[in-house]
Amino acid sequence: MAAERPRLFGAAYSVYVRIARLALIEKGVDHELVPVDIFSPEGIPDWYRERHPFGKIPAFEHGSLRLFETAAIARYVDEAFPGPALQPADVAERAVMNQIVGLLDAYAYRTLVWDIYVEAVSKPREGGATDAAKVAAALPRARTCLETLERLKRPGPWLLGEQLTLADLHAAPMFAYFVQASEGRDMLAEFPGLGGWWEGIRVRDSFMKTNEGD
Ligand SMILES: N[C@@H](CCC(=O)N[C@@H](CS)C(=O)NCC(=O)O)C(=O)O
Repeated sequence: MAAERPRLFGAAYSVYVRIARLALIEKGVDHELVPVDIFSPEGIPDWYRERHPFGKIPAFEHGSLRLFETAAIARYVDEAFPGPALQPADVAERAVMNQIVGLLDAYAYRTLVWDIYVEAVSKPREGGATDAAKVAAALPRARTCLETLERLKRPGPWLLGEQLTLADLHAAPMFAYFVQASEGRDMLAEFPGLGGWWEGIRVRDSFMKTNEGD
C-alpha cells in the first residue's frame, strides 16, 4: 500500500465529496482535500479531466492509484486502511449494504437533492423560481426511496444495525440536504426507523465536520 497521504479532489459542499470524506474520517486517515471548481467559467482544467473523464467530483489519489466513483473510493478507503470496518463481514449483509448504496446513487440522489432540495430551497435562496411541478413529481419517488430504506433498515442505530457502514455514510449527506426542504422533514417524520437513524448520524463527529460551512 502506498505510504503517501491520500488526496481527495473536489469541493466541501458536494454530496459525493462528503461521502468520501466521511469514509476517510471514520477510518482516521490523514488526507488532503484539494479544491476543484468544476463550474469555473474557464471550464474544467485539463489536470482534473485526466483524473475524472466525466468532470464530476470527487476524484481520489493514493500513491500511483487514481480513482473516481465515490462508492469505489469509499470501499478502497475501508479496505486499504486500518480502523473500524465499514462493511459487514457477513456476505449477505454486505450485499444489502451494496444494494442500499446502489439505490442511493441510482434513485435517491437526483430525487432528494436535485428535484427537491435544489428546487425548493437552493433556487429560491439564490433568487430563482421553484419549479413546483418538478417537486410534486419527485415526491412519490422520494416516498419510494424512504419506504424502501425503512424496510431494509436493520434494528439498531445504523442502517445495517449495530455496525456503522458505508451505507450510512452514503445516505447521510443526501439526507442533510433533503431535510432542509419542508417536504423532506415532513416525509421523514412518517418513517420512525429512518427518523431515528437521522437523529443519530446528524450528531456524529464525522458528519458534523463534513457538514461545516452549510
Ligand atoms: N457517480 C459519481 C457522481 C458524482 C457527482 O454527481 N458529483 C456531483 C457533485 S455532488 C457533481 O460533480 N456534479 C456536477 C455535474 O453534474 O456537473 C460518483 O459516485 O462519484
